[in-house]
Amino acid sequence: MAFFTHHVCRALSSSAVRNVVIKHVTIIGGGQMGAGIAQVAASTGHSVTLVDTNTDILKAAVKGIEGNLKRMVKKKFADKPEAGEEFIQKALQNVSTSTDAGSVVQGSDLVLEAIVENLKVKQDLFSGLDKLAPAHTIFASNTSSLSITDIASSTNRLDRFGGLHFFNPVPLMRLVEVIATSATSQETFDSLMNFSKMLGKTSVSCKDTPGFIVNRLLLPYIMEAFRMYERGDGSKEDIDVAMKLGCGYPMGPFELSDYVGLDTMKFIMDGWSADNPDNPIFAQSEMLNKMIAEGKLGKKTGEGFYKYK
Ligand SMILES: CCCCCCCCCCCCC[C@H](O)CC(=O)SCCNC(=O)CCNC(=O)[C@H](O)C(C)(C)COP(=O)(O)OP(=O)(O)OC[C@H]1O[C@@H](n2cnc3c(N)ncnc32)[C@H](O)[C@@H]1OP(=O)(O)O
Ligand SMILES: NC(=O)c1ccc[n+]([C@@H]2O[C@H](COP(=O)([O-])OP(=O)(O)OC[C@H]3O[C@@H](n4cnc5c(N)ncnc54)[C@H](O)[C@@H]3O)[C@@H](O)[C@H]2O)c1
Repeated sequence: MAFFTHHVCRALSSSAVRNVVIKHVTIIGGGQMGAGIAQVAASTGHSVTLVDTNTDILKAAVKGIEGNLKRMVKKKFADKPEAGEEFIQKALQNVSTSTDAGSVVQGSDLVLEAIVENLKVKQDLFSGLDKLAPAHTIFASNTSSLSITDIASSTNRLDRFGGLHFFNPVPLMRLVEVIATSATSQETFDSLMNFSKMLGKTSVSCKDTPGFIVNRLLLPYIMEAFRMYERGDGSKEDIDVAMKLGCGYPMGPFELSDYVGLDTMKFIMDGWSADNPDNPIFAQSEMLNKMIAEGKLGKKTGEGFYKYK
């Protein structure tokens, strides 16, 4: 009897959370990643609400999306400028903005977070939204380095929580890592995979392990590049040229760090260092700390390892 009851309950709960076709997406965080994901989701016919605490960031995000769409359309619709203009207008009509996540999640199939890389801040966000979002709504995080299980633990929808890790710049990078925790339901995982496909991305599935696939491999590479530079083994320019021409990478480690954002790099490093205090790989970089203290966060502030103005 207990076996029967257990199976009926599973059947009921899985039909209550059947595959969700994601049409309306709330994206929280209007920085580089949030704006990029919003651009791609809106261009592929999804209705998107982009949320940030800062209205200037939201204005800049929409302006950036429009500029990027214009660049893309110039190439894609070279012989049909009118169709290109229609494509831009349709995509822009799909995007609205808000500074109040709580008031917009009601109509969302997916709430995707791309805010600062800090566990407590992400947990606070999701714990509040969990009380306001409909039961069917899937929650996902775009975290680079935090555990999806830890973020999801702030909610009561562990089966409807997963990771969707996009790459920067989102409109051009073709990969999405889809992360299922041990509690993520098959229906949620399938919905997230389908959503990534609808965005035109190739998905890989990975377990909720530190750094997933790409960052687990990328982090030691970038860290060693920093140490080489700090030791004076090579100039940053030479290290970048070496990796571009020697390995065919589109950017060297310092160009890529500027592109990702040095603040985000430090958040990632500090988190892993706190979890592994005795591992010298995660030791502080005085150079990185100094640059951040000086407001040199990379491309987004106009200066990092290189100048962009
Ligand atoms: C000791 C302490 C150390 C601390 C270590 C911490 C380590 C942490 C490491 C982890 C970081 C994790 C971050 C994250 O979680 C994961 C990532 O995202 S990693 C980043 C992945 N991205 C890359 O690797 C990017 C590599 N670069 C490229 O692929 C290319 O350079 C580029 C960005 C695609 C740009 O290409 P280019 O040819 O160089 O540049 P162009 O400017 O000519 O652009 C080409 C073409 O694209 C159009 N375009 C550009 N940007 C956009 C856009 N946003 N939207 C739409 N279109 C765009 C542009 O107009 C050009 O079009 P064309 O002119 O050809 O028509
Ligand atoms: N930069 C990258 O290359 C990259 C790539 C993949 C994943 N990520 C991850 O994506 C996330 C965002 O990174 P980013 O580079 O876009 O950062 P960013 O600094 O460009 O943007 C973050 C935005 O979140 C907003 N924000 C912060 N707290 C908020 C809150 N409580 N509610 C609403 N908005 C809030 C900020 O105002 C800011 O605009 C991080 O978790 C990062 O690790 C970054």
